[in-house]
Amino acid sequence: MTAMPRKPIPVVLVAGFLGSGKTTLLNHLLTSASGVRIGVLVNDFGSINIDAMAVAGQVDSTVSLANGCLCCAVDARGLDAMLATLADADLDVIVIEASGLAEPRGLIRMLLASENPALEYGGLLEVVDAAEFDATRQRHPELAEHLKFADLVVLNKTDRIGGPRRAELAATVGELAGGVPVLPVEHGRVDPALLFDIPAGRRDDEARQLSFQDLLAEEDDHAGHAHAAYDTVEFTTGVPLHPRRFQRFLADRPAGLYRVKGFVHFGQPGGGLRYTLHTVGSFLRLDRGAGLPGTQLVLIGTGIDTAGLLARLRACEEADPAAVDEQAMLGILRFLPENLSESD
Ligand SMILES: Nc1nc2c(ncn2[C@@H]2O[C@H](COP(=O)(O)OP(=O)(O)OP(=O)(O)O)[C@@H](O)[C@H]2O)c(=O)[nH]1
Repeated sequence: MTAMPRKPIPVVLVAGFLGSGKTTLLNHLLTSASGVRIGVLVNDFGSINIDAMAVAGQVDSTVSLANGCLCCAVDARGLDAMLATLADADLDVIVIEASGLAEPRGLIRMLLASENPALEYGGLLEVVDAAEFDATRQRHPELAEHLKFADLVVLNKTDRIGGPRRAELAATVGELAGGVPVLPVEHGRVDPALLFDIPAGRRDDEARQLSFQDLLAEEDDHAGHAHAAYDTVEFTTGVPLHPRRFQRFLADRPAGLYRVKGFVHFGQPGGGLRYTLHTVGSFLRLDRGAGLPGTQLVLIGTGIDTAGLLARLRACEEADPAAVDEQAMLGILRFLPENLSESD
């Protein structure tokens, strides 16, 4: 066991029916997330475009890439052991191509139940083939069921359909998925910053807290990429938030809001100074943080009513936290890692 405490590595699942574009998405992440060390777990290397990436070394079923990323090929039986190995590697995120390995539901359960402090579940992405949606749904009526588990739906291959159909499909898929955000993309080009934190510095700096400036700098770094297409809203306040009002805000996030990250402060006695908040689509997690009290959030989405969103966040402010009943924190605390499995 390593004694060195470090931030757990988020594990993001990518699911989707045959040919929907999961591998294309993984390849995109591996090549576009510069500076991020990604570990990917796949069924076999066949589909990962390793030839195009500089290979730094290969051990059994693991290939290390020159950019610090790792690719592992495992079957369902080897998954547990491989995850444990990856947990010890210097990675920023682990992405598992779920189909073929195991049912996403089983995988989610396994990750939530994992006692490995080096890993944390980071949400489920469901990739949907926009061009073949109707055909897939006919062939696999369980598609609707799968969508319900998704935290974010990636509507892929939108280059193959027209604009009006895209809007119509996004609405249908979003509805089937229970209102989670739907991200239309071509060739799996999901902005990595929508899925996990892009580290502002490297790990040599472990003790350092990610500052709000770092979060904003990340936004700038990626502004030249797909990110520029998104609306970014920043919310900062020194006034504590009312836990219940903020919980209501979280429960009713606009459909176009793909990502929220930053710090929240509730001013509750004994409630810690502030919490780190991280959402990907409908997935949400909170961690006890340190640092000065205060709320600083970055919200990223498309077609979001910026002014409305800010007004809703302002309405969560509570100048007199001492007057807030203690029970109010309970709804928030269930998003802490140790309570996450219970809320599933
Ligand atoms: N036109 C178009 N083709 C795409 C897009 N994304 C992926 N493809 C193609 O669709 C095919 C399937 O993509 P994959 O990424 O292999 O899909 P997958 O979900 O990993 O497939 P399986 O591993 O077989 O389940 C490939 O030929 C891709 O090149 C897209 O956005 N537009």
